[in-house]
Amino acid sequence: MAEKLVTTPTQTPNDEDAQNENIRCLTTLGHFGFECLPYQLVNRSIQQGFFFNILCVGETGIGKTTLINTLFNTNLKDNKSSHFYSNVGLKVKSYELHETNVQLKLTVVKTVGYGDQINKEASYQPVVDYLDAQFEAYLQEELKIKRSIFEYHDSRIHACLYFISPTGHSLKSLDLLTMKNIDSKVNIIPLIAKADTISKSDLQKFKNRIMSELTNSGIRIYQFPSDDETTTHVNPSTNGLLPFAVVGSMDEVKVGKRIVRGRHYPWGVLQVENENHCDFVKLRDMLLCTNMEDLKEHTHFHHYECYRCRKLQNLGFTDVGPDNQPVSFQELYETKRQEFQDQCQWEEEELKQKFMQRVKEKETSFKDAEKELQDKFEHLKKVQQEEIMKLEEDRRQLEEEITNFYKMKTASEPGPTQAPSTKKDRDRKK
Ligand SMILES: Nc1nc2c(ncn2[C@@H]2O[C@H](COP(=O)(O)OP(=O)(O)OP(=O)(O)O)[C@@H](O)[C@H]2O)c(=O)[nH]1
Repeated sequence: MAEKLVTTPTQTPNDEDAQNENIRCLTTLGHFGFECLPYQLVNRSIQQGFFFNILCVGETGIGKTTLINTLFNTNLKDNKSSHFYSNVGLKVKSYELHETNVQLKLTVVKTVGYGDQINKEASYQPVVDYLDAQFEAYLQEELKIKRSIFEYHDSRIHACLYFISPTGHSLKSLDLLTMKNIDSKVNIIPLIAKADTISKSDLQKFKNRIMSELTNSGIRIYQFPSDDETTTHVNPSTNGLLPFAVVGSMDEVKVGKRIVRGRHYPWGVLQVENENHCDFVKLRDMLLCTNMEDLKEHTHFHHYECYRCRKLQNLGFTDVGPDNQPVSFQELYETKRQEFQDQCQWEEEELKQKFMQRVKEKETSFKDAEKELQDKFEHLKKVQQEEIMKLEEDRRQLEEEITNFYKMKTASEPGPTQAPSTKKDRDRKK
């Protein structure tokens, strides 16, 4: 640590008085130079405040809210969820917390109705969609021309507390399915919830079984880092404690002369902050004191980076061309624009052809219909003419018969009475 001593040269009393006013006195043991950089960072961070986003995944009533309250030593009000939701949902709430002069904007995202449906196959999907949506929102902000990354409310999830039921048996298929689907998107910290319901010996066996099931299924959980000075001593032993067996409680219980947070049972008191009773303190230390920044960095540099990379590749962006040479953004843009124009032209051509084809088809079908109608008309006309001719013939025959009839009648009558003339006779007379 650099120290600076203030030395002043020998002067006459009058000069001394005149100059004393201009001397800037530095205190001994004060810091100077670039060794002060960390203090600038600390001061600025304290001014800006911190933020942390936690996702709690676990069955309804498994103790998510109680644990978050216990972790942050505050009562984050939340209503109990129903067991009768037809789908899994997510409840997002943000809180402004203060501890001495440190401000923390905490966002807690909790599953609702998780594990309550008969068909649990798609229960993990809302969680996956939520994680992706937060990455997408951040990516959109990053891609903007006028970005405001500093003011932007970063909602990407930094830690997922996965609550495992204290069955003492093994993981459920839903646990494995969900963790498998989110392990590349979020830092998973597995917890055995309500660990006060399992005996000590059962708990160790349960922990071992869970870890071997996770390894066998290829599920990657968050590994507490052990490569820097601060974390080297704490984290390796902590990784061995996973999954943390936790107990949550906001109740204050009297143990001897002390008031502690705990759960009071007929047989005694379980102290939440007693490391012999559960791993709560280890979890709190790991999550909040030692690794919060690492969780955030891992989210940004690993999970978000994978998402961004996948997304840009899907959009056709690439860093190197087919000849393995770096491709400039301008070149890529021009190529993509050309490709897009070609594609548009091709689609336009195809649409035109389709349109012409359809017009032709319609024309042919109209012509066929017209011909059919014409044929029908001709046929009906012919039938009608035949009908008229037939009727004319019938009329002629009828008139002949009437004439013959009157002739016969006249011939058979004795007097000179004249037979009534037929219509033809009358016409002739006229
Ligand atoms: N034995 C035991 N009970 C607990 C523990 N943590 C919470 N509980 C109890 O479990 C019940 C449900 O706790 P919550 O914290 O509301 O559970 P939750 O998962 O947030 O519930 P929902 O938000 O409704 O899904 C409450 O009665 C708690 O007192 C624990 O560690 N051990």
